Amino acid sequence: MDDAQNWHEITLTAERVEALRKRADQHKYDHGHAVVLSGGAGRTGAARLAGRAALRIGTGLVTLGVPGSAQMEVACQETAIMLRRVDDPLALESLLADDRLNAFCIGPGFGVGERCRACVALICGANRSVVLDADVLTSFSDDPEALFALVWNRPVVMTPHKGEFRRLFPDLAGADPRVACRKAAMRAGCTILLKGSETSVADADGGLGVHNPDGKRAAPYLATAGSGDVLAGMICGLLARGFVPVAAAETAAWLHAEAGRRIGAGLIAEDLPEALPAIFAEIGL
Ligand SMILES: NC(=O)C1=CN([C@@H]2O[C@H](COP(=O)(O)OP(=O)(O)OC[C@H]3O[C@@H](n4cnc5c(N)ncnc54)[C@H](O)[C@@H]3O)[C@@H](O)[C@H]2O)[C@@H](O)CC1
Ligand SMILES: Nc1ncnc2c1ncn2[C@@H]1O[C@H](COP(=O)(O)OP(=O)(O)O)[C@@H](O)[C@H]1O
Repeated sequence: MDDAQNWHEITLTAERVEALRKRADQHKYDHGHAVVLSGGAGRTGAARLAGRAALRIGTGLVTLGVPGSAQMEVACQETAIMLRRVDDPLALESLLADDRLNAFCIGPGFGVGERCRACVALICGANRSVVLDADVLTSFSDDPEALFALVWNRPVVMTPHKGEFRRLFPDLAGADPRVACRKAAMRAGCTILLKGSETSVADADGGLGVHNPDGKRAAPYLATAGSGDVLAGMICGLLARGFVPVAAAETAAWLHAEAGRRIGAGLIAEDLPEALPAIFAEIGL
Protein backbone atom coordinates (compact mmCIF):
# COMPACT_ATOMS: atom_id res chain seq x y z
CA MET A 1 0.00 0.00 0.00
CA ASP A 2 1.61 3.29 -1.04
CA ASP A 3 -1.46 5.48 -1.57
CA ALA A 4 -0.36 8.93 -0.37
CA GLN A 5 -4.02 9.91 0.18
CA ASN A 6 -4.86 7.02 2.51
CA TRP A 7 -4.05 8.29 6.02
CA HIS A 8 -5.70 9.75 9.13
CA GLU A 9 -4.88 12.87 11.10
CA ILE A 10 -3.35 12.24 14.54
CA THR A 11 -5.59 13.77 17.22
CA LEU A 12 -6.09 13.11 20.92
CA THR A 13 -9.19 10.91 20.84
CA ALA A 14 -11.58 10.54 23.80
CA GLU A 15 -10.55 6.90 24.10
CA ARG A 16 -6.90 7.89 24.50
CA VAL A 17 -7.74 10.57 27.05
CA GLU A 18 -9.49 7.87 29.09
CA ALA A 19 -6.48 5.59 28.76
CA LEU A 20 -4.30 8.36 30.26
CA ARG A 21 -6.52 8.64 33.35
CA LYS A 22 -5.47 7.12 36.71
CA ARG A 23 -8.36 5.63 38.71
CA ALA A 24 -8.69 5.93 42.48
CA ASP A 25 -8.36 2.16 43.04
CA GLN A 26 -5.05 1.80 41.18
CA HIS A 27 -1.49 1.69 42.53
CA LYS A 28 1.84 2.47 40.90
CA TYR A 29 2.43 -1.04 39.53
CA ASP A 30 -0.86 -0.74 37.66
CA HIS A 31 0.76 2.03 35.61
CA GLY A 32 3.83 0.09 34.49
CA HIS A 33 7.56 0.27 35.05
CA ALA A 34 9.64 1.90 32.32
CA VAL A 35 13.39 1.40 31.94
CA VAL A 36 15.56 3.87 30.03
CA LEU A 37 19.10 2.69 29.30
CA SER A 38 21.73 5.40 29.58
CA GLY A 39 25.15 6.02 28.08
CA GLY A 40 28.26 6.44 30.22
CA ALA A 41 29.69 9.38 32.17
CA GLY A 42 29.12 12.74 30.51
CA ARG A 43 26.51 11.25 28.16
CA THR A 44 23.55 10.70 30.48
CA GLY A 45 21.52 13.84 29.66
CA ALA A 46 19.49 12.32 26.84
CA ALA A 47 18.42 9.28 28.90
CA ARG A 48 17.58 11.50 31.87
CA LEU A 49 15.35 13.62 29.64
CA ALA A 50 13.61 10.48 28.40
CA GLY A 51 13.20 9.13 31.93
CA ARG A 52 11.69 12.39 33.16
CA ALA A 53 9.24 12.37 30.25
CA ALA A 54 8.21 8.77 30.99
CA LEU A 55 7.53 9.68 34.61
CA ARG A 56 5.55 12.83 33.78
CA ILE A 57 3.36 10.99 31.29
CA GLY A 58 2.15 8.86 34.15
CA THR A 59 4.26 5.68 34.25
CA GLY A 60 4.10 4.17 37.73
CA LEU A 61 7.85 3.66 38.11
CA VAL A 62 10.83 4.70 36.00
CA THR A 63 14.33 3.23 36.27
CA LEU A 64 17.43 4.48 34.53
CA GLY A 65 19.86 1.68 33.65
CA VAL A 66 23.27 3.31 34.02
CA PRO A 67 26.89 2.14 33.59
CA GLY A 68 28.90 2.23 36.81
CA SER A 69 31.01 5.12 35.49
CA ALA A 70 27.92 7.34 35.37
CA GLN A 71 26.11 6.28 38.53
CA MET A 72 27.17 9.25 40.66
CA GLU A 73 26.42 11.71 37.86
CA VAL A 74 22.88 10.40 37.52
CA ALA A 75 22.25 9.90 41.24
CA CYS A 76 23.11 13.57 41.84
CA GLN A 77 20.43 14.66 39.36
CA GLU A 78 17.48 12.34 39.91
CA THR A 79 15.16 11.76 42.85
CA ALA A 80 11.86 10.15 41.83
CA ILE A 81 13.57 8.20 39.07
CA MET A 82 15.30 5.02 40.27
CA LEU A 83 18.73 3.82 39.31
CA ARG A 84 20.12 0.39 38.43
CA ARG A 85 23.67 -0.36 37.41
CA VAL A 86 23.76 -1.79 33.88
CA ASP A 87 27.30 -2.09 32.54
CA ASP A 88 26.79 -4.76 29.93
CA PRO A 89 24.29 -7.09 28.25
CA LEU A 90 24.66 -9.56 31.16
CA ALA A 91 23.32 -6.98 33.61
CA LEU A 92 20.52 -6.18 31.19
CA GLU A 93 19.56 -9.87 31.14
CA SER A 94 19.03 -9.78 34.90
CA LEU A 95 16.75 -6.72 34.53
CA LEU A 96 14.77 -8.54 31.84
CA ALA A 97 14.22 -11.45 34.24
CA ASP A 98 11.81 -9.18 36.18
CA ASP A 99 8.71 -9.02 34.01
CA ARG A 100 7.29 -6.08 35.95
CA LEU A 101 9.80 -3.97 33.96
CA ASN A 102 7.46 -3.86 30.99
CA ALA A 103 8.77 -1.18 28.62
CA PHE A 104 12.24 -0.10 27.58
CA CYS A 105 13.82 2.84 25.79
CA ILE A 106 17.28 2.56 24.29
CA GLY A 107 19.26 4.87 22.02
CA PRO A 108 19.29 8.43 23.43
CA GLY A 109 22.94 9.14 24.30
CA PHE A 110 23.56 5.39 24.56
CA GLY A 111 26.60 5.12 22.30
CA VAL A 112 26.93 3.48 18.90
CA GLY A 113 28.32 -0.03 18.45
CA GLU A 114 28.28 -3.68 19.45
CA ARG A 115 27.11 -3.12 23.07
CA CYS A 116 24.11 -1.26 21.68
CA ARG A 117 23.29 -3.96 19.13
CA ALA A 118 23.59 -6.71 21.76
CA CYS A 119 21.23 -4.89 24.15
CA VAL A 120 18.63 -4.39 21.40
CA ALA A 121 18.80 -8.12 20.59
CA LEU A 122 18.17 -9.02 24.24
CA ILE A 123 15.23 -6.64 24.69
CA CYS A 124 13.53 -7.68 21.45
CA GLY A 125 14.29 -11.35 22.15
CA ALA A 126 12.46 -10.97 25.47
CA ASN A 127 9.48 -9.55 23.51
CA ARG A 128 9.43 -6.40 25.65
CA SER A 129 7.75 -3.23 24.44
CA VAL A 130 10.57 -0.92 23.42
CA VAL A 131 11.36 2.43 21.85
CA LEU A 132 14.42 2.31 19.57
CA ASP A 133 15.84 5.78 18.99
CA ALA A 134 18.99 7.71 18.12
CA ASP A 135 22.17 5.61 18.58
CA VAL A 136 20.32 2.31 18.10
CA LEU A 137 19.30 3.39 14.62
CA THR A 138 22.85 4.53 13.82
CA SER A 139 24.30 1.29 15.24
CA PHE A 140 22.47 -0.73 12.58
CA SER A 141 23.15 1.59 9.64
CA ASP A 142 25.64 -0.88 8.11
CA ASP A 143 23.15 -3.75 8.37
CA PRO A 144 19.54 -2.56 8.61
CA GLU A 145 18.26 -6.07 7.80
CA ALA A 146 19.76 -7.30 11.08
CA LEU A 147 17.65 -4.74 12.93
CA PHE A 148 14.50 -5.61 10.97
CA ALA A 149 14.99 -9.30 11.84
CA LEU A 150 15.04 -8.38 15.55
CA VAL A 151 12.00 -6.08 15.51
CA TRP A 152 9.76 -7.92 13.04
CA ASN A 153 6.30 -8.44 14.55
CA ARG A 154 7.46 -7.23 17.99
CA PRO A 155 5.97 -4.40 20.14
CA VAL A 156 8.55 -1.92 18.91
CA VAL A 157 8.41 1.80 18.05
CA MET A 158 11.34 3.18 16.06
CA THR A 159 11.68 6.97 16.15
CA PRO A 160 14.12 8.20 13.48
CA HIS A 161 14.73 11.79 12.53
CA LYS A 162 15.32 12.22 8.82
CA GLY A 163 19.08 11.71 9.14
CA GLU A 164 18.63 8.43 10.99
CA PHE A 165 15.87 7.38 8.59
CA ARG A 166 18.24 7.85 5.64
CA ARG A 167 20.81 5.56 7.29
CA LEU A 168 18.30 2.70 7.67
CA PHE A 169 16.20 3.23 4.54
CA PRO A 170 18.49 4.94 2.00
CA ASP A 171 16.26 4.01 -0.96
CA LEU A 172 13.20 5.65 0.67
CA ALA A 173 14.84 8.84 1.92
CA GLY A 174 14.03 10.85 -1.20
CA ALA A 175 10.32 9.91 -1.26
CA ASP A 176 7.38 11.80 0.22
CA PRO A 177 7.88 11.35 4.01
CA ARG A 178 4.39 9.87 4.55
CA VAL A 179 4.87 7.26 1.84
CA ALA A 180 8.43 6.60 3.01
CA CYS A 181 7.34 6.09 6.61
CA ARG A 182 4.60 3.63 5.60
CA LYS A 183 6.93 1.61 3.35
CA ALA A 184 9.60 1.57 6.06
CA ALA A 185 7.19 0.25 8.72
CA MET A 186 5.99 -2.49 6.38
CA ARG A 187 9.60 -3.42 5.59
CA ALA A 188 10.74 -3.44 9.24
CA GLY A 189 7.55 -5.07 10.57
CA CYS A 190 7.03 -2.62 13.43
CA THR A 191 5.70 0.87 14.20
CA ILE A 192 7.79 3.77 12.89
CA LEU A 193 7.45 7.41 13.90
CA LEU A 194 9.26 9.66 11.41
CA LYS A 195 10.09 13.00 13.04
CA GLY A 196 9.98 16.45 11.50
CA SER A 197 7.74 19.52 11.41
CA GLU A 198 5.12 17.05 10.22
CA THR A 199 5.33 13.74 12.09
CA SER A 200 4.19 10.45 10.53
CA VAL A 201 3.36 7.26 12.44
CA ALA A 202 3.02 4.05 10.42
CA ASP A 203 2.44 0.45 11.40
CA ALA A 204 3.48 -2.80 9.77
CA ASP A 205 0.02 -3.29 8.22
CA GLY A 206 0.15 -0.05 6.23
CA GLY A 207 -1.82 2.18 8.64
CA LEU A 208 -0.60 5.77 8.60
CA GLY A 209 -1.28 8.72 10.91
CA VAL A 210 -0.02 12.23 10.23
CA HIS A 211 0.36 14.96 12.84
CA ASN A 212 0.06 18.57 11.69
CA PRO A 213 -0.83 17.81 8.05
CA ASP A 214 -2.18 21.33 7.44
CA GLY A 215 0.44 23.16 9.51
CA LYS A 216 -2.13 24.42 12.02
CA ARG A 217 -0.39 22.75 14.96
CA ALA A 218 3.10 23.98 14.06
CA ALA A 219 5.59 23.85 16.92
CA PRO A 220 8.88 25.10 15.43
CA TYR A 221 10.53 25.65 18.82
CA LEU A 222 10.69 21.87 19.18
CA ALA A 223 13.76 22.08 16.92
CA THR A 224 16.16 22.03 19.87
CA ALA A 225 18.63 19.49 21.29
CA GLY A 226 16.99 16.78 23.36
CA SER A 227 13.44 17.33 22.22
CA GLY A 228 13.44 13.96 20.41
CA ASP A 229 14.82 12.28 23.52
CA VAL A 230 11.80 13.59 25.44
CA LEU A 231 9.48 12.19 22.76
CA ALA A 232 11.13 8.76 23.04
CA GLY A 233 10.57 8.83 26.81
CA MET A 234 6.93 9.80 26.40
CA ILE A 235 6.33 6.88 24.04
CA CYS A 236 8.13 4.49 26.39
CA GLY A 237 6.04 5.72 29.31
CA LEU A 238 2.82 5.10 27.40
CA LEU A 239 3.99 1.62 26.37
CA ALA A 240 4.63 0.91 30.06
CA ARG A 241 1.10 2.11 30.80
CA GLY A 242 -0.28 -0.47 28.39
CA PHE A 243 -0.78 1.53 25.19
CA VAL A 244 -0.15 -0.51 22.05
CA PRO A 245 2.75 0.80 19.92
CA VAL A 246 0.73 2.86 17.41
CA ALA A 247 -1.43 4.43 20.13
CA ALA A 248 1.65 5.19 22.24
CA ALA A 249 3.46 6.83 19.31
CA GLU A 250 0.45 8.88 18.15
CA THR A 251 -0.57 10.00 21.64
CA ALA A 252 2.98 11.01 22.51
CA ALA A 253 3.38 12.88 19.21
CA TRP A 254 0.25 14.90 19.96
CA LEU A 255 1.16 15.67 23.59
CA HIS A 256 4.79 16.49 22.68
CA ALA A 257 3.68 18.97 20.02
CA GLU A 258 1.05 20.44 22.34
CA ALA A 259 3.74 21.02 24.96
CA GLY A 260 5.97 22.62 22.32
CA ARG A 261 3.16 24.91 21.15
CA ARG A 262 2.36 26.09 24.66
CA ILE A 263 5.96 26.83 25.64
CA GLY A 264 6.86 28.49 22.35
CA ALA A 265 9.96 30.67 21.93
CA GLY A 266 12.67 29.96 24.47
CA LEU A 267 11.71 26.28 24.78
CA ILE A 268 14.43 23.92 25.98
CA ALA A 269 13.96 20.16 26.15
CA GLU A 270 13.72 20.14 29.97
CA ASP A 271 10.55 22.25 29.72
CA LEU A 272 8.58 19.66 27.76
CA PRO A 273 7.82 17.06 30.46
CA GLU A 274 7.00 19.89 32.89
CA ALA A 275 4.28 21.17 30.53
CA LEU A 276 2.29 17.94 30.77
CA PRO A 277 0.39 18.54 34.04
CA ALA A 278 -1.28 21.68 32.66
CA ILE A 279 -2.21 19.89 29.44
CA PHE A 280 -3.61 16.95 31.40
CA ALA A 281 -5.68 19.29 33.57
CA GLU A 282 -7.09 20.97 30.49
CA ILE A 283 -8.13 17.71 28.83
CA GLY A 284 -9.96 16.72 32.00
CA LEU A 285 -7.65 14.24 33.75
N1 LIG B 1 21.18 16.52 26.11
C1 LIG B 1 21.70 15.48 25.51
O1 LIG B 1 22.38 14.69 26.16
C2 LIG B 1 21.46 15.28 24.06
C3 LIG B 1 21.95 14.12 23.48
N2 LIG B 1 21.71 13.83 22.19
C4 LIG B 1 22.23 12.53 21.71
O2 LIG B 1 23.29 12.79 20.83
C5 LIG B 1 23.45 11.65 19.97
C6 LIG B 1 23.55 12.12 18.53
O3 LIG B 1 22.27 12.56 18.04
P1 LIG B 1 22.13 13.57 16.80
O4 LIG B 1 20.72 13.46 16.34
O5 LIG B 1 22.64 14.91 17.13
O6 LIG B 1 23.19 13.06 15.77
P2 LIG B 1 23.30 11.98 14.65
O7 LIG B 1 24.73 11.70 14.64
O8 LIG B 1 22.35 10.84 14.75
O9 LIG B 1 22.80 12.74 13.33
C7 LIG B 1 23.02 14.06 13.08
C8 LIG B 1 23.37 14.23 11.61
O10 LIG B 1 22.23 13.88 10.81
C9 LIG B 1 21.90 14.95 9.95
N3 LIG B 1 20.46 15.12 9.77
C10 LIG B 1 19.83 15.07 8.61
N4 LIG B 1 18.51 15.28 8.76
C11 LIG B 1 18.32 15.50 10.05
C12 LIG B 1 17.18 15.80 10.82
N5 LIG B 1 15.96 15.92 10.27
N6 LIG B 1 17.30 15.95 12.14
C13 LIG B 1 18.51 15.84 12.72
N7 LIG B 1 19.66 15.56 12.05
C14 LIG B 1 19.55 15.40 10.71
C15 LIG B 1 22.49 16.19 10.61
O11 LIG B 1 22.78 17.15 9.63
C16 LIG B 1 23.72 15.67 11.31
O12 LIG B 1 24.82 15.69 10.45
C17 LIG B 1 22.25 10.74 20.23
O13 LIG B 1 22.63 9.74 21.13
C18 LIG B 1 21.27 11.67 20.91
O14 LIG B 1 20.36 10.98 21.72
C19 LIG B 1 20.92 14.70 21.32
O15 LIG B 1 19.61 14.18 21.33
C20 LIG B 1 20.93 16.12 21.79
C21 LIG B 1 20.71 16.29 23.28
N1 LIG C 1 10.43 22.60 12.71
C1 LIG C 1 9.86 21.72 13.54
N2 LIG C 1 8.53 21.81 13.81
C2 LIG C 1 7.95 20.95 14.67
N3 LIG C 1 8.60 19.96 15.29
C3 LIG C 1 9.91 19.83 15.05
C4 LIG C 1 10.61 20.69 14.17
N4 LIG C 1 11.89 20.31 14.14
C5 LIG C 1 12.00 19.24 14.96
N5 LIG C 1 10.81 18.96 15.51
C6 LIG C 1 10.51 17.88 16.45
O1 LIG C 1 11.49 17.92 17.49
C7 LIG C 1 11.97 16.61 17.77
C8 LIG C 1 13.45 16.56 17.42
O2 LIG C 1 13.95 15.28 17.60
P1 LIG C 1 15.45 14.87 17.22
O3 LIG C 1 15.78 15.35 15.86
O4 LIG C 1 15.58 13.43 17.51
O5 LIG C 1 16.29 15.73 18.25
P2 LIG C 1 17.26 15.30 19.45
O6 LIG C 1 18.06 14.13 18.95
O7 LIG C 1 18.14 16.48 19.70
O8 LIG C 1 16.44 14.92 20.62
C9 LIG C 1 11.09 15.67 16.97
O9 LIG C 1 9.97 15.29 17.74
C10 LIG C 1 10.64 16.54 15.78
O10 LIG C 1 9.40 16.11 15.23
